[in-house]
Amino acid sequence: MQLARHQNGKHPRDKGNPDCGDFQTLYTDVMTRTALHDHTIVLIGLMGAGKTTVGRRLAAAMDRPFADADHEIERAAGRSVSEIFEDFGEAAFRDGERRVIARLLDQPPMVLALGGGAFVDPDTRTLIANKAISIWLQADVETLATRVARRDTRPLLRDGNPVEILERLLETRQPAYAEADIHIDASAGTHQATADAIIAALKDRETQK
Ligand SMILES: Nc1ncnc2c1ncn2[C@@H]1O[C@H](COP(=O)(O)OP(=O)(O)O)[C@@H](O)[C@H]1O
Ligand SMILES: O=C(O)C1=C[C@@H](OP(=O)(O)O)[C@@H](O)[C@H](O)C1
Ligand SMILES: [Mg+2]
Repeated sequence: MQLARHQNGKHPRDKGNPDCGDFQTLYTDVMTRTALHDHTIVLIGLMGAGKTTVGRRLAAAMDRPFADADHEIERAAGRSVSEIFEDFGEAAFRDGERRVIARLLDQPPMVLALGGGAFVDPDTRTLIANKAISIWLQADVETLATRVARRDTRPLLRDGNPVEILERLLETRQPAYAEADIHIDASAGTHQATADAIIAALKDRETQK
């Protein structure tokens, strides 16, 4: 940075300074890294939004660890999400989910993908508001239904028409999801395009502070 400041005798922010663009890029990157450094990035949204698969790519791009709350619950319980629902019921799953997320939020900054229902819990929302940056991945219900049809791992979608179930869930969860710090359109584009859009939104947010 010292070099950029003195290279052509002008201050890097002087108008017309050819170094200014590079300096700005460097400045933005440094700001993004320092301001985001302390915060876990939490991905929320309905089933099929891409929390797990986009989250993994985002973590790689940001060079930080990735965790998926569902996978952590499965590991702790020694059972799949479906088996937990079957053996203990949804209420027990939600209890475990809340505890696992609280533990993950105490770990060094990471990218954390939640299960679709986790952000509805008020305690979880408060913890995330205090400790993390939340990102709502939004997509239309038809797109979500097509995506989730690929795997039969989601117990809430087994008894009925997935589009109708997702519409109902969106209606009840939308007020909670809307509290997220950043909203991203995750309907179209590749996983990587969504990860890139998240990074751009994070940078925007930091530079606007
Ligand atoms: N942006 C995207 N483009 C194409 N397919 C996607 C995209 N995001 C997610 N998918 C696909 O949708 C399915 C569900 O994604 P997943 O990450 O498990 O969603 P979530 O964790 O939000 O339920 C997966 O098959 C995944 O590859
Ligand atoms: O929306 C929900 O309530 C759920 C979403 C699932 O995670 P994904 O959103 O990653 O599919 C999983 O936590 C469980 O099946 C319940
Ligand atoms: Mg997931």
